[in-house]
Amino acid sequence: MADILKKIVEVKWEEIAAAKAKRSLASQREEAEGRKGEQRGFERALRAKVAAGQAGVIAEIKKASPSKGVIRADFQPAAIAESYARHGAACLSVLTDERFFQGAVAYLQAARAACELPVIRKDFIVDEYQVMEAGTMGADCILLIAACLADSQMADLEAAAHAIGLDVLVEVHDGDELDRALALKTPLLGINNRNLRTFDVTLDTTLGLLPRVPADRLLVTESGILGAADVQRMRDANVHAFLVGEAFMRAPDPGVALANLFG
Ligand SMILES: O=P(O)(O)OC[C@@H](O)[C@@H](O)c1c[nH]c2ccccc12
Repeated sequence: MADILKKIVEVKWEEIAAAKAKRSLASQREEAEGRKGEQRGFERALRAKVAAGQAGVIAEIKKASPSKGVIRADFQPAAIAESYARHGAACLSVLTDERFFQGAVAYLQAARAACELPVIRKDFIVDEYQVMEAGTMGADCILLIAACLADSQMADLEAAAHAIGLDVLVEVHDGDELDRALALKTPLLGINNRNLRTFDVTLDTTLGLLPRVPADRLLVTESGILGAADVQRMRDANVHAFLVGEAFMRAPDPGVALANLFG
């Protein structure tokens, strides 16, 4: 199947090989271990908002995507992060994939330095090396996408992340992936409303899987949240954590757009 996810993962393995040639896994790990304890508490920040009766918003910083092309031409990660923080975001999500999303590690670092919010490294993680990179670059959480990982890989990557103090958000988009994700320890569960193979987006993905999500998980609905009706539909279904990118990125001031959507 010549789908985009498969292509991205192929490129990731090339990138990992090139990065390992420049710096060893052992060296990355040593630095990441030294940073353990410096994390800002991604899960904690999200839970605090939800416990206060508010929406827990993970506000994304994304310049482009394979499905939409360039989303935001005037792209200043530090200014965007500062605005998100001022307007009530719980956490940030920053794309670090260069090839398909025009992201960068430097964007994550600039965004995190510009505010006090915890940050998830949004990338396609398939190897421990990338987990250690996330630690050394200063991320607070990583994303694991069930669609590109086998069970044992997911468990190993989760353990590697937890060992260096990182939280883990595991992402699913169907029942099979949900079952596999529920075998992990992390309470952070993302349901992606976008099918990464076809790019189709429907909020029914979250609503359909919802009855199968145990109460001890913190569910995050991801992608395709565009208007107040979408937010209301989710909150009525008792879903209070959101990962939103495009709707904010297309607005003149992304933080103001966040306040308008969730205020
Ligand atoms: O821009 P949107 O539709 O609001 O979606 C944000 C986020 O959910 C999306 O960027 C995303 C979800 N999972 C991913 C995995 C990789 C890259 C990107 C993503």
